[in-house]
Amino acid sequence: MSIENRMNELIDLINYHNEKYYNQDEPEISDFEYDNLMKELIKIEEENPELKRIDSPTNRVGGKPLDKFEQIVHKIPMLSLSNAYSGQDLRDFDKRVRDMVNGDVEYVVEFKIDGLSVGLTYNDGVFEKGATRGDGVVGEDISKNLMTVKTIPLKIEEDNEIVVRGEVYICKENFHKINAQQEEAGLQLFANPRNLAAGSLRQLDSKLTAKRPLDIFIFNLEHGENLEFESHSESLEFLKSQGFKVSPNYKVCNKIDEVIDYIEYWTKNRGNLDFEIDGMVIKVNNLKQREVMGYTAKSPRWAIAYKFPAEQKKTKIIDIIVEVGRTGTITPTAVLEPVRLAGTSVSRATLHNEDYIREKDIKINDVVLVQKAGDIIPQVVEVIKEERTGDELAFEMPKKCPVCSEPTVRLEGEVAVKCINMSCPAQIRRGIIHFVSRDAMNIDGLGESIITLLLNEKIIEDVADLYSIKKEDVVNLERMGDKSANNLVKSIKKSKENDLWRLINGLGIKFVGVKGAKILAKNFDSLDSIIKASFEDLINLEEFGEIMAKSVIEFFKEEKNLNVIDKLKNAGVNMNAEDDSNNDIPKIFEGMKIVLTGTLPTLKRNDAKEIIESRGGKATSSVSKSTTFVLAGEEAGSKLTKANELGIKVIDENQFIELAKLETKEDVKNNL
Ligand SMILES: NC(=O)c1ccc[n+]([C@@H]2O[C@H](COP(=O)([O-])OP(=O)(O)OC[C@H]3O[C@@H](n4cnc5c(N)ncnc54)[C@H](O)[C@@H]3O)[C@@H](O)[C@H]2O)c1
Ligand SMILES: [Zn+2]
Repeated sequence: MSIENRMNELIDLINYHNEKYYNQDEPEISDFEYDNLMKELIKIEEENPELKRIDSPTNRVGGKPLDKFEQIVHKIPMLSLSNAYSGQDLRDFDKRVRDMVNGDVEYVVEFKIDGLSVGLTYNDGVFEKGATRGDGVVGEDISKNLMTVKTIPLKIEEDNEIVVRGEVYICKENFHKINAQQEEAGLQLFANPRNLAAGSLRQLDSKLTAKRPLDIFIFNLEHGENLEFESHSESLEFLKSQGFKVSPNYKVCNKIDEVIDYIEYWTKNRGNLDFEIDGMVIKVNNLKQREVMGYTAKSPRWAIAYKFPAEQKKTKIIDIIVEVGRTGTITPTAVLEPVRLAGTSVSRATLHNEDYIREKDIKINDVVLVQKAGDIIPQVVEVIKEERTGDELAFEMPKKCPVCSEPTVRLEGEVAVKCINMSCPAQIRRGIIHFVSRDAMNIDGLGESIITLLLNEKIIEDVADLYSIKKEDVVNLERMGDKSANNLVKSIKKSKENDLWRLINGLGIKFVGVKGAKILAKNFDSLDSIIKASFEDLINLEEFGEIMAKSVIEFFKEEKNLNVIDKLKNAGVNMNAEDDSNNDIPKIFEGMKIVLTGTLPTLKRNDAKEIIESRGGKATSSVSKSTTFVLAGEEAGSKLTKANELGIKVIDENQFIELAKLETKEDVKNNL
């Protein structure tokens, strides 16, 4: 594969996992694997700067804000942090800093809290609004939910406008308590405290959020009208005096050695904290020096996050079992002698695939080193060969599917061993679970156990059969009853009217998550047109990569999939895209032609374009008499001259962001 293709493939993969992680709070791979994809991409881009794509995820922060929430354009962009993994990385950082500012540098070292980043705005001494980071420029308005967090002050003394940033988290004890409750109720467990905090805060119903014992640590004053501070530590003390719960144990250090010592101390002692930290953040203390250093597209140059190495323990592999996933992939998992790691008892580790097992030479009964690094499932780091006794058993991937007994295959160029039997019950079951899930058809009352019952009783054989379920079919099932049966039938019926993207996501096309589904629904008028689309049609869609396009084509080639779609159509399930005129963002730029030119200081071109288009405006590239206004950045050049000639208003990014926050078209006109 050429370097460029590999780069594009990595971008597709990273975008896919970003969507899962940031928007659905359901990561599919571990942070370790994710970070490796990212590192590979960064390396390719550094070595081949001419190939680097402007929309590369290495330029981006977080995920797109979800449109189920109101969107907020941040007053100050909410950025991410660059990473350090070793003392050497920190010394390199120190050197970069010293090269940029002349003179002494003081650092503040803080906990890196493992939670969800939020920005809080206060005006006239009152909490006004709060938002998630989103893509760094636009976040989700979660004010109501934040108000349920008891440690967020609703009133402060300071009556100038201030914006603070902090991390909403859940303490270890409550995390375990809630997971225990989930387990008892047969619900899915939360992978880590970050996931739980994020999932709780992004509920549409704040009553649900209120039930979760969330907490917050504030770690930065982002903006303070008429407030002047010399240093970050001074501003943290100010925040404390205003009643904010400022992240504790921060330390001002004069030398990088002191920074490293302090980090070492917490590497050893973090287990004693009652909340989870995944590293330490090192920041330049002097605010003037920060200004000199500035920002990259993704993060400030004056700060770095040191990530703790994963905690590792020795244990024994008792067995290796396999499971069949929704796409037929057979995944091996190690069953471990339980061991405590990073605060939880661990009894499974993912083994990924056949090659992984072979490369690491993993056998049943081996003693292995396992680790967990903010990960979902722990991993096997290595086999401790010295402890082999001769009782070890080699593991072979099954030649037959453990569920349907059809022969398994490993396709050329793929690492996965698969069951490709389209009627394999394991695949069908997972497929149905996905189809009804919250981000797909969102059918209430169809838990995993009920789906299993429906399949076992042969009431359904595929997702389309759901639509012929009658109350009589289900009322007598275990744990059903009159009321649940009624509700279930109602909720199935209701789902027929869902937006097209829900159906597309529900079909479970590989690599096409919610985001991909939305792109398809936005660009085609119906499922039929998507089925007819060519590879070229698909690859030309913005943010739709090669892997996704290929996967869509493959999916609709399959006769069986087309049959299910026909059945769904006959059942009356909506197959048409709606015109997207009815979303919640006010159409304040409706009918306006806005020209984008030059490089903006913080917004990327696509972001600016999206802000314009989501508000009903048209982003164009050439200035004419009909242009409403020009948004100009640095080196705007000839378009600027033309605008001036024609007497067309030119605004900068700050003014544009202010405009974007307005509520009506009239307000925009009045402010131009
Ligand atoms: N598993 C997956 O599929 C997947 C997908 C995407 C991202 N990720 C993981 O997420 C991470 C990237 O996420 P990110 O962009 O949020 O970066 P990050 O978590 O590495 O660091 C930035 C965040 O740290 C937080 N923070 C906590 N304490 C802080 C303090 N004292 N000062 C400043 N900031 C503080 C901030 O909120 C900020 O948003 C990566 O490590 C990656 O592994 C995983
Ligand atoms: Zn099978």
